Amino acid sequence: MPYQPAHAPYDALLLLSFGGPEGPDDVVPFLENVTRGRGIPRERLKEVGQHYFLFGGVSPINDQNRALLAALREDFAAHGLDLPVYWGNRNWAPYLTDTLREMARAGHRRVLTLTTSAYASYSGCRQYRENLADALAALADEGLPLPRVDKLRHYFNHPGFVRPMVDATLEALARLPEDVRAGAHLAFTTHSIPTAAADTSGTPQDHGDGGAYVAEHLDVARTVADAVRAETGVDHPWQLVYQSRSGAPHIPWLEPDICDHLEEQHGKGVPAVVMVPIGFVSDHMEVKYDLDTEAAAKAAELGLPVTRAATVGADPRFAAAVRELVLERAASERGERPERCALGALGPSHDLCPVGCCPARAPRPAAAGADSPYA
Ligand SMILES: CC1=C(CCC(=O)O)c2cc3nc(cc4[nH]c(cc5[nH]c(cc1n2)c(C)c5CCC(=O)O)c(CCC(=O)O)c4C)C(CCC(=O)O)=C3C
Ligand SMILES: [Fe+2]
Repeated sequence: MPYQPAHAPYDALLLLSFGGPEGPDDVVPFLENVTRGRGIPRERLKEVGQHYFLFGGVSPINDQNRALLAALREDFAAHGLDLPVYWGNRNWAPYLTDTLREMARAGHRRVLTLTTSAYASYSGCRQYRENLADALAALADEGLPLPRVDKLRHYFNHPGFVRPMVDATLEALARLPEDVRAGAHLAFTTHSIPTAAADTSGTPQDHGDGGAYVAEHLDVARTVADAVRAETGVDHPWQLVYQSRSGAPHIPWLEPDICDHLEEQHGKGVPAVVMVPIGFVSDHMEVKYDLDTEAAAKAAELGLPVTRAATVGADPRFAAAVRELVLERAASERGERPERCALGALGPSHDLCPVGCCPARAPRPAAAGADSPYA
């Protein structure tokens, strides 16, 4: 048999992310890209623009992705995995289409995609698959050979994603004043989405109240809370709450919001809260503004001690998890039956999003799934 590298049949990894502005002049065009055709109220856009201007018009997300790229390349090199890693975004440079064009021109034919979104949802999964289909369509128009593009399974429950969150929660607990620590409540936070999108998230079998989106977050929250109890001997009460809501007020989104939750906990006499942003892969603007600025101000107003746990970011354990997921998927594609690590109760997610997974309101072509129009 001819020599096959451990990553065969894949010949490149693509880090696919959201993108963010890199200076004040980028903010408005970036927000136009994000909200094109999505009916976000103007008032909300002005508000979100202000969040970016408070930080010099720079989103932390791009530096977070540069750090993740470096961590992945270092981990791959240290483990003899000779797989080039590229980076493209949905909403800002480097744009996905430009990156995929560069990859096609470099001769890549089997591309595996890692998105910076760990859970099932339209925004975190199918929308990225639509972006891949759009990019492939653009390359086809240019007469370029199209690489086959796959997407890694959802990694929300992979130990390399969950264990850094356990340590980050322990570290955030340790930052609370000692007299309130044992009574601290854990508020696991994620991005709110419309309840209609939550209810249809995941595979058709997952559809129902909150769908896979809520079920996956609850599973991770429980795993982290259990691990914290095992470590500290303290049974901290916890709840899954939401942040960063947008959209029109009459459309229902997942609740409660973190700020309302802080008020409620304070009203119940809870002495301290640790905010654990399990929904986010890195400390980007949702974390820096909505938690560290807005929710922190609410807590200060209430006189409630709060700390915020770090996100996984470029943790070497996460980079190692990505390597394991790449090797696992490569083995699956070769027809082998690799071990598929997962913590919690849900088990490993599917490799290939089935038809009807996280549907869009207006159906559009999506690559890297069972309903992909591309091979
Ligand atoms: C589930 C989810 C994730 C987590 C999964 C993932 O990570 O992918 C996520 C991530 C992010 N969301 C981000 C930024 C924004 N999201 C918006 C709008 C929206 N997000 C939604 C959902 C999600 N979003 C939804 C249902 C909307 C409304 C409709 C729409 O447009 O789909 C808007 C428009 C204004 C506003 O409404 O806030 C902005 C500016 C950034 C960049 C941050 C930075 O710059 O550091 C990141 C990583
Ligand atoms: Fe999906």
